[in-house]
Amino acid sequence: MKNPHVLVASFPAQGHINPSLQFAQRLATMGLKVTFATTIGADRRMAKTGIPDNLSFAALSDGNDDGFKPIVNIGNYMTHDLRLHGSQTLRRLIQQASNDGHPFTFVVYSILIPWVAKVAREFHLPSALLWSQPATVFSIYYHYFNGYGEIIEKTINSATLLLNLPNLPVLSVYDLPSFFSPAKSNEYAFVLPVVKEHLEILDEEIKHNPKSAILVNTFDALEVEVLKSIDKYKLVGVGPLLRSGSFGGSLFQESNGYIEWLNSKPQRSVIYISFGSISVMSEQQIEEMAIALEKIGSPFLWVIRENAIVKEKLNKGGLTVPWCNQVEVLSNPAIGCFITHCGWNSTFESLTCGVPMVGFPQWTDQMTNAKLVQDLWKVGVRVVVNEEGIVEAKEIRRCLELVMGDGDGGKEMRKSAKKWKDLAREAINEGGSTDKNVKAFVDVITSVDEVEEGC
Ligand SMILES: O=c1ccn([C@@H]2O[C@H](COP(=O)(O)OP(=O)(O)O[C@H]3O[C@H](CO)[C@@H](O)[C@H](O)[C@H]3O)[C@@H](O)[C@H]2O)c(=O)[nH]1
Repeated sequence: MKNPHVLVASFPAQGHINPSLQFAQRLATMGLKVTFATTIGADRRMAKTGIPDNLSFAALSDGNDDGFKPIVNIGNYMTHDLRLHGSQTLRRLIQQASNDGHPFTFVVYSILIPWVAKVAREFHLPSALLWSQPATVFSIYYHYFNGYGEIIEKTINSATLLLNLPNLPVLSVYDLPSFFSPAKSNEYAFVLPVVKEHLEILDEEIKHNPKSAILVNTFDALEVEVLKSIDKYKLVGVGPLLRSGSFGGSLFQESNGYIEWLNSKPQRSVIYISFGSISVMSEQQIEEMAIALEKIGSPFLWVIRENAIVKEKLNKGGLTVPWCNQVEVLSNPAIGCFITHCGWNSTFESLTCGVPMVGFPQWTDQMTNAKLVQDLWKVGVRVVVNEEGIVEAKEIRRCLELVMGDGDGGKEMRKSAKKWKDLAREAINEGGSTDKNVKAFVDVITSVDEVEEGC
């Protein structure tokens, strides 16, 4: 294939757009022609700064094209609106690129939009899934649908059972993705069927293209056993997929002044708090957090969009912003600890920047990520939630003192954080595992095209 043209399609949420757009940029800087597509609403909102010339943008419909509206019924949106309108506009996009003389030759797609691969196959286009959570989470879902469903369900319903899945750490109900628990996630009942569909599509893809790989936003040394644990799939680490400099993708308006503020603080003195782009803290939880911060007395930078209450409660020592450039914040030497909801991007960014964490998981993969942070990678501690589902101020304080303090626990975490930071750099540097995996993937894109052309 002489003129590869890769379409990278992303689900329209920040946690998916960020790694997908970084991957698209990576391919573009390697000389490939790349088109990045998300929904029309997200595309309009998305900041597009510092984009390489050979990266273009396209937009798919989700039936809500006249603005970025809050989704009222997520189940209906996922199973109907986005799937139906997205598939129709994707077909037109693929056809149009062909008519314009720049046909797509390969499709990369994020989690939650398996229909992208289905449409691609209608056009005999090969595809690869970009999994934007750890390989461990992929492996848990895989085993759920491949022989371990019953035991996972039993574990979910027991406070004491421990689960042994091949090549994974021992897990309890507190460490499993929240979607296995039907009582808590009726609204999200579509998730497990979507994951199942992803697996079926991957099986189908392997039949057409035995070399096909699943691209995972991780790096080999971080999840070495897990990446090799599923015989039938080739999982490859292509991360960390980190935003660099001003390179765009933000769906939210970034604030000003916080970097200057950070620059004025001593090394490792500031607590950074963010719960990502979706989770919202309850008023009671905000209150407990505020008390903990006041007692600890360290400066803090808190990303919070419902910040009226916080401002009222905290008038000294801290700065609140509705949105920031998180990677830039985590790279600042003033940051000593990240209180995070453990969304995978935040967790991985913190690990890559060498910042120890207080894990405050809320839902989805965040419980598993918190488990890995605390028990496997030893770069943080996970909060204990009380019976009312609140993390009390004294518990937050205990965790902060442990992570930022000079005791053995804190020292150990900082040492591990430095180790993973170095290994992450090694992976992305020339000749590192991620560098090699991405280059091998680009070779596959080229050779797959030749196979498919012969069809
Ligand atoms: O002020 C901010 C706050 C966040 N971010 C970025 O926003 C992204 C947030 O992603 P993530 O930490 O993964 O959180 P969510 O937005 O909650 O992501 C969803 O998607 C992820 C990927 O599937 C999952 O791991 C999460 O659990 C799920 O909630 C990260 O890249 C952050 O750097 C900013 O740039 N500025």
